[in-house]
Amino acid sequence: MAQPNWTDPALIRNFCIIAHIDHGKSTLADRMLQITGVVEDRQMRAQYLDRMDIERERGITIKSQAVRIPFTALDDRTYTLDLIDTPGHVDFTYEVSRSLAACEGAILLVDAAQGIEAQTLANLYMALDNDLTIIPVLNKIDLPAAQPEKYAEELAGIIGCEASDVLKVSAKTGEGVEDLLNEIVNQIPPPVGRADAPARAMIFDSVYDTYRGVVTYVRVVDGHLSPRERIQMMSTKASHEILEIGVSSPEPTKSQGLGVGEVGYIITGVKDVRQSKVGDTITSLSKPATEMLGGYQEPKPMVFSGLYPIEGTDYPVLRDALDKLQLNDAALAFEPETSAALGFGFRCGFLGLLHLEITRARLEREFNLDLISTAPNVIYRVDMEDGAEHVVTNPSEFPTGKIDGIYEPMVKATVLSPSDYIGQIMELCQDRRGELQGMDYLSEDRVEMRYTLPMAEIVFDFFDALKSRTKGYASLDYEPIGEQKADLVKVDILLQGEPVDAFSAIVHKEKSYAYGVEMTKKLRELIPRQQFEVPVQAAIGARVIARENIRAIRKDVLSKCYGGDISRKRKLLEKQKEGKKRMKMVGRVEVPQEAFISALSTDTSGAEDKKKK
Ligand SMILES: Nc1nc2c(ncn2[C@@H]2O[C@H](COP(=O)(O)OP(=O)(O)OP(=O)(O)O)[C@@H](O)[C@H]2O)c(=O)[nH]1
Repeated sequence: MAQPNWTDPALIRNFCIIAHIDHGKSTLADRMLQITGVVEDRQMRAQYLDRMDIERERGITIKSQAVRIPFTALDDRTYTLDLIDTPGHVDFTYEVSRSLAACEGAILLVDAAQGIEAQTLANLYMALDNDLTIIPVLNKIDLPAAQPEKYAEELAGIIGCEASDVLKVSAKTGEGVEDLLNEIVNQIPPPVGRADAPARAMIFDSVYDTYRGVVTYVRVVDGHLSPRERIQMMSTKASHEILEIGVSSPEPTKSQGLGVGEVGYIITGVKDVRQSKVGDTITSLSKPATEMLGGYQEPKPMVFSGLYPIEGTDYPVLRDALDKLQLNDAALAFEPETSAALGFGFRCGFLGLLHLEITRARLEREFNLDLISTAPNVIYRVDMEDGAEHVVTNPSEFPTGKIDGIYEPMVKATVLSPSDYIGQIMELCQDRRGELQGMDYLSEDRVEMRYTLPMAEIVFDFFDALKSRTKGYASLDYEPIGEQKADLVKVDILLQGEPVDAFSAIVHKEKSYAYGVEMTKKLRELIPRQQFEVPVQAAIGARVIARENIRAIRKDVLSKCYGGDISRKRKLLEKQKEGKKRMKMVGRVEVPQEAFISALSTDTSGAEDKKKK
């Protein structure tokens, strides 16, 4: 068989676009596809690369995708530009870092009306860690509010280049985009690798497709991969046959293989993305490499929440749905759990709140489920005096006995904001047990503040609070930095002396009282009066810290229809029976399902915030 002609690495440029959310990454990618004729004008639809419906609807990129763009540069040579689109939200940082590792260069895209934001910096630092060539670009110069000169200075100051080196484009109108493509060819170095060495390719994305099974996106570093070849995943040693190999341009197009520096996809027939994990190295089974490419990391859930079907009979549907989602989401973890209050459900682990929210929305939409989710919590480690260690992902499973120490996960958070709001931000961070690590002025009126904070204080509503205190101007980025001992307690909520497991929470001692008062108040309002008095209590161990009473009534629905006609009476009784079906019993207390839903409903609007900006 004739050797296929691998693309000459000297003519390849692998790059990605890094930006803060909504600064226009996807729009720029669209414009590049259109200008180079990869996608014909009439096929063009907004955000061509964001394939999932939910992505398009929310206007955010969740999974990274790669696309090959042939481009004839000013030197009349046709280059192969491989663009890797990356997700922008903190929850998916790991995927960004893998995408970066597959490139030699990055376009640092900044909205010319907004300036640098927290994720711009976080992504820039990550790109610099990966030794990427950075091309600074200001976008949206068509906007009347754009201040390209001001922000070019700001960008130049951070990267260490001249303000005149900062390119200016409008992804919307296409202005400056062709120049940018030429700069990519000029500035970004071609990939280097050893063509005759054993094959090594890095997986930077892995997507489940109903028809084709798992499609794995790879960047070949050394050697080459060919159709029908047997390959091995270096982290698990599992081997598969390559059934199809090719490039996305942007529709999948089969090729004779992938050589040094090339980006493309392979299909092996595996059905589950966990067998083809982002960050893993693929090698050839017959001539295996000995060393993995660096940087592989297991996805680790950070935030946990219980998911329960509102209709108990939907439990098997929920189980199947989670199984299906997991095929496409290596970071989603779940195991069955039961709650006295909510029945059968699953304790699920997520990368962050947005991941939780998206998963929940997909379950409800794609599988037609109605769900209750318990308040999200982080992972705690509890050391007992007898030397035992417990990892707690569900507050109601907090160990009893003599505790030596409780440890909670911490994050390093970066907040960028106009300097007018420094006071408000400090106040908020202090209230959330944060410690200021440093502060720098990026320009006269913009400041970067660095804090360490407990992750538990961030996952709830920190972002909302930050936005409202800074009129929407502050941006936030954070990364986990290990754990720290903390003064934490488990607060139980009791109805007539019976603990309601779904409401147990692990909170800081100083905040336990406030949590107890808030929950007991909420429940007193939500739970209808019963035929006997019901005390609602919050307790730490045996010590009650807050109490409310639901007063007794004699509920006699028929008294309303005194002397009324019989059919109306029957109707009322029917209605009451219907209502009973939706009641859960906690001890002797009847609690309507709605009370649980309202009490547990948290405003997890991290994603919404992005849109409001
Ligand atoms: N006026 C103007 N609007 C733009 C330009 N580029 C992007 N936009 C708009 O800015 C918004 C965000 O653009 P996206 O391309 O979705 O941003 P993104 O960075 O890909 O966002 P994520 O995928 O969520 O990370 C959209 O409403 C775009 O229409 C531009 O050059 N000019």
